[in-house]
Amino acid sequence: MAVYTDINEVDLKDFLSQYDAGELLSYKGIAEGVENTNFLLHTTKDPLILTLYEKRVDRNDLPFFLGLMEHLASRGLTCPLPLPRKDGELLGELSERPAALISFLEGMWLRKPEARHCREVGAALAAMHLAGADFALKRPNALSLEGWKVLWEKSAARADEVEKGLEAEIREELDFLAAHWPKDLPAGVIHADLFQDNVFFLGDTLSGLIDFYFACNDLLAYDVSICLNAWCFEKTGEYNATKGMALLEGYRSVRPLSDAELAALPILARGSALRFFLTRLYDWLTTPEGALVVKKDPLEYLGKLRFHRAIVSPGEYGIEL
Ligand SMILES: Nc1ncnc2c1ncn2[C@@H]1O[C@H](COP(=O)(O)OP(=O)(O)OP(=O)(O)O)[C@@H](O)[C@H]1O
Ligand SMILES: N[C@@H](CCO)C(=O)O
Repeated sequence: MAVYTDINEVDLKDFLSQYDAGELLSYKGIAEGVENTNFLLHTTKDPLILTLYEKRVDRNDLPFFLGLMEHLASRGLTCPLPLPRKDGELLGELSERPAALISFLEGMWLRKPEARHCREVGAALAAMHLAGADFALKRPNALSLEGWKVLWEKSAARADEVEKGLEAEIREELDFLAAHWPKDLPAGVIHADLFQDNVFFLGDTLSGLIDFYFACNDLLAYDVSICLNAWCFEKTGEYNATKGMALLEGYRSVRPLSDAELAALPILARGSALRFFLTRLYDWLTTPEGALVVKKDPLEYLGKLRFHRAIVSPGEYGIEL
């Protein structure tokens, strides 16, 4: 459960008085999510999400994340809109944490998405890439090649506890990716964590994207590969080419992918599988037993990484070449 920081109604009312947010009626902690603390607030005006940023979020990155949501919303993308304080600032402080109020988005995330949902996700991702094109702030991806190495160094010594031979396999993978990582593909603002729990649907219609707290500047097709990994594998570990085709068709219906981007998909997907494997592995090895947080399985992403390593042609993803 991700309520790391507790609040009380006295401090919350004081915090809310800095906004034009109405009077507090009630609030409750939201159990989902692993990075930050979220509360749902009911006020005499619209419902709001209060986010307290926890220690893994760098305070210096918050203007990028909040500014990006504001920018994307102004370009017509449905995503939470940060509520400015009366002094115009988007960021405040509560319980000694940086804190922001963002608009509440209606919808639910899908536990069992189908191909038609994947198509919508692809289209929404491409729309986000286009809408982010003229966002002025920049944030390099802290979880790319260099960041992976740093994470790996913290886990490598214990990797064989998870699976024998893993230490050597991942070391080779990192070397391969460092030597072959594409450099000249179109880049821009990417979401970088567009998993099922960050996409809301109302019925079968996509109603919005949330959680921009890994957003950064990187290759646009890398973001596509993150979605292929997150949306197009079955729980049993098999890749579902029908979902892959739908996601890619949805994306390409809004923003075409060049031949070079399509050809790079296998290596990008290896990189994105490794990225989530490494963060999950680190959490797996370091989160104390009994912590109130759901530890995600790193091996799920090891399986995906191995799948992409065996891809011979991007056509295997279900792309019409
Ligand atoms: N704008 C919003 N509107 C409605 N619900 C929201 C909104 N933002 C967050 N939530 C709710 O809070 C939950 C956690 O939010 P979020 O994914 O941003 O947290 P997080 O801790 O950064 O999680 P993670 O990085 O693990 O996905 C969401 O699953 C959703 O239920
Ligand atoms: N989406 C991430 C966790 C939060 O960023 C994962 O599934 O590993």
